[in-house]
Amino acid sequence: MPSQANRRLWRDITLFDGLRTLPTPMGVIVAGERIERVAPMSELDAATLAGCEPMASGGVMTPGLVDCHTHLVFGGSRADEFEQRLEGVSYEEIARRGGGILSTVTATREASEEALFAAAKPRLQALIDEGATTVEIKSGYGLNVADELKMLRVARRLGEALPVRVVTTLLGAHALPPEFQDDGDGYIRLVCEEMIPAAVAEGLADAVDVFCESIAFSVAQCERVFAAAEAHGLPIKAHAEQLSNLGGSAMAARHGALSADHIEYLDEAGVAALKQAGSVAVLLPGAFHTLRETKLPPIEALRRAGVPMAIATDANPGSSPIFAPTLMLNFACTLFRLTPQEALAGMTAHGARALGLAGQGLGRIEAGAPADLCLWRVETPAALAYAVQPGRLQQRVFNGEVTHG
Ligand SMILES: N=CN[C@@H](CCC(=O)O)C(=O)O
Ligand SMILES: [Zn+2]
Repeated sequence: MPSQANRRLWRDITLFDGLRTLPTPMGVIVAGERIERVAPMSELDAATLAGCEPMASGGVMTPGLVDCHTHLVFGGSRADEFEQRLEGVSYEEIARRGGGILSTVTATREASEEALFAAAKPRLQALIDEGATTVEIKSGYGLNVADELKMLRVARRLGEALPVRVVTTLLGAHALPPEFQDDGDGYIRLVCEEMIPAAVAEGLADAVDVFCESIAFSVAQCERVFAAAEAHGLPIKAHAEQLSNLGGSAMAARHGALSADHIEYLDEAGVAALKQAGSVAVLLPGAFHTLRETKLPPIEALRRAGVPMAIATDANPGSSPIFAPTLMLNFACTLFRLTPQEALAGMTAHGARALGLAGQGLGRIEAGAPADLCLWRVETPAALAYAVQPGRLQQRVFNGEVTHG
């Protein structure tokens, strides 16, 4: 019989375990930082429950949400571009005029580490208050060694300051900075030969990302970045097939990418490549919505092939200024026609897999996994995706500690 102190029991709950909703009233026992037992209430006898502190009875429990794609460290605002886009100017056109990502680069370069931290903290807090327990944060608005490292340091500090697991991703190859105009290859050399090694030396990057698109970098340039990441033992991922089909996802998959993200324009060959590599398809309905895209990602082909689909906020100042994970569950269903169960798995088990964390049990409610849990005031797990209603988080547990409720 387990005899650890600090054993806690949630009883008679409806449980979404990260992949599916279990059919019977369930009990979850947490011992310290880990989940000790997950079982139907009928199987939990008095001896097992003895000494457990009762936490809550009833309600819907999910794993803590995993937001596997964000850019929430940035300077400035792009509200003016929002207005331009409403007047008909496209995201690509704004980028070609030197706005878009580059306007955030200017503001981010000008901001101190302290100012970036202060601006990003409430954004991350908003994700936490909606149930996120793991959040990936990318660089990509510095575009030189010093400012990319500055962003990653801020991301690391955020993870130390708030009760959340922060995973950092170096996105040096996000856009071509003005000082390298007409010299994309020269900038890629800087990313490969200076930026990646510097981030590795300071232990600041958990993965390396690229933006493979006509307004960013070619497949060949992105492949050079992946080779450099591999040489330093870092996992890779890609923004690919967002605005056109260049084949970036298939190339990333050939390099064993954790994920290909956006993928509205992914074709059958790309789907097959993701399947073969075991890469996750990360769907970003916030960007699809904000940019008023019309080309849907190939959901049915991904489903048929059995490619895991993750959902993330893509929280950023341009294409997805949305800091609301549960809204993304709704968008994934209404815009992309995912089922609510698929959407929930996308923000739990599959989100964790897109970060290379599935092996640690993150994104799942199962014995041995870290106790990252959310208890919700909803009738069913599907209702989380159905209604758009802040304030439904009854309790949030991060690493065994109750942080909310
Ligand atoms: N697609 C490229 N990068 C970001 C957008 C960044 C921005 O517009 O500032 C994205 O994931 O949507
Ligand atoms: Zn992104």
